[in-house]
Amino acid sequence: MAVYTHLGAEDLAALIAHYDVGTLVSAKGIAEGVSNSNWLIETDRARYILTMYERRIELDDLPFFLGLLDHLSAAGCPVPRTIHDREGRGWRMLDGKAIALIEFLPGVSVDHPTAQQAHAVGMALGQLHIASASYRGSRANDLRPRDWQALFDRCGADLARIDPELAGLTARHMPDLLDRWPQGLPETVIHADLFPDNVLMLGDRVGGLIDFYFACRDFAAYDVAVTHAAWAFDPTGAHYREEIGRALIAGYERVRPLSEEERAALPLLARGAAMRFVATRAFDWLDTPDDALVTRKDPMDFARRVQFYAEAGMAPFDLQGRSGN
Ligand SMILES: Nc1ncnc2c1ncn2[C@@H]1O[C@H](COP(=O)(O)OP(=O)(O)O)[C@@H](O)[C@H]1O
Ligand SMILES: N[C@@H](CCOP(=O)(O)O)C(=O)O
Repeated sequence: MAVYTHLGAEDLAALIAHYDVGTLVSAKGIAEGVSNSNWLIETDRARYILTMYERRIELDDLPFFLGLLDHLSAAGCPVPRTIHDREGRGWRMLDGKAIALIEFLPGVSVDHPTAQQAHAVGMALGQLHIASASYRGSRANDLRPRDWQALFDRCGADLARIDPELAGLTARHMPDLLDRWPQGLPETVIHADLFPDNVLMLGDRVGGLIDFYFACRDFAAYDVAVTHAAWAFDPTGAHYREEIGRALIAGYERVRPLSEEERAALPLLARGAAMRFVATRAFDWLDTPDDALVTRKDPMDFARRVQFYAEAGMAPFDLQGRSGN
C-alpha cells in the first residue's frame, strides 16, 4: 500500500486550488509504491500525480529531484514534469509534509518484460544519461559500497534471522566490492533505481520513467548495471534472462556506446548493484515491524543475483551482447 496519510476531499480541493490546473474532479489513492503516498488527481483539464513525501527523502534534496524532472522532460526524455504552483514553487508543505504535483504519464509497469521492451528501456536510459549530463543540480550517491557495508554492520547478527546464508554472502563479496570498486569512470546524473515498476510501458514503447528519488551523480555504467540487475532476471533472481540482458545493453549502446573501460567494469558494477539492493532490503526487512502495512522486499532475490554476477564474469556483457536489435 502507498497511501500513508488520509487527505479529505476539502483538503485536496484546497490544495489543487494553489495550482493553475483546473478544478478537482476526482482523487484516488494509488496502491503501488512503497516510500511515498500517491494520489491520481483528475481535474476538468487533465490528470496529475500528487505525491506526499513520507520517508527516506530529505527535504533539502527535493529541489534536486523536482528540477531534474523538469530538465529531463524539457530535453525530450519521457519523464513527467513538475507542476509549479501559482507562486512558482515546485513543492508545498501540507500538515508538516512536503507534497508535489507531477504530470501524469500513461503506461503500465510490466512484470515479465519482452526483449523489445528491454531494448526500449535501454535506449531510454541512454537518452536519460546524455540529457542529465547538463543538469546543474548536484546530489552525491549516499548508497555506495561503504554505505552498503554500514547497513550490513547495523544489521549485525540479525542478518541470520533473514537467511542463514546472508552473512556468508556479504563476507565473501563485500571486501572485493570495497577494494576494487572502479574509479574515474564517466559520471552523469543517474536514476539509480530503474526497476520495471519505475517504467511505464506503452506496448513496446517507454511511456514514462518515474520515481527519481534515488537519483544522484555517479557512474553512468553503474546505472546500466542497476538496470540490468533489475530487469534481466525472474523476480526471485534464480534465473538469468539472457535475451533481456542483451537487449537492454544493445538498446543502451544504440544511444550511448559504452567505452571498453566501462564494459570491463560491468561485472563488478553489476555484482555491486545487486549487493546495494541486498543491503537496503535487508536493513528494511529488519526495520519493518511484522504488522506493518508495507510489503517487505526479499533481500535473497538480489543475493542470488550477486552470486550470478560473481560466477558469470564477462559473459552477460560480452561483445555478442552488442549485436542485434
Ligand atoms: N508521473 C506518473 N504518471 C503516472 N503514474 C505515476 C506517476 N508517478 C507515479 N505513478 C504511479 O504511482 C505508483 C507509485 O509511484 P512511485 O513514485 O513508484 O512511488 P514510491 O516512491 O512510493 O515507490 C507507480 O507505480 C505508478 O502507478
Ligand atoms: N527498487 C527497490 C525499492 C525502492 O523503493 P521505491 O518504493 O522507492 O521504488 C527494491 O526493489 O529494493
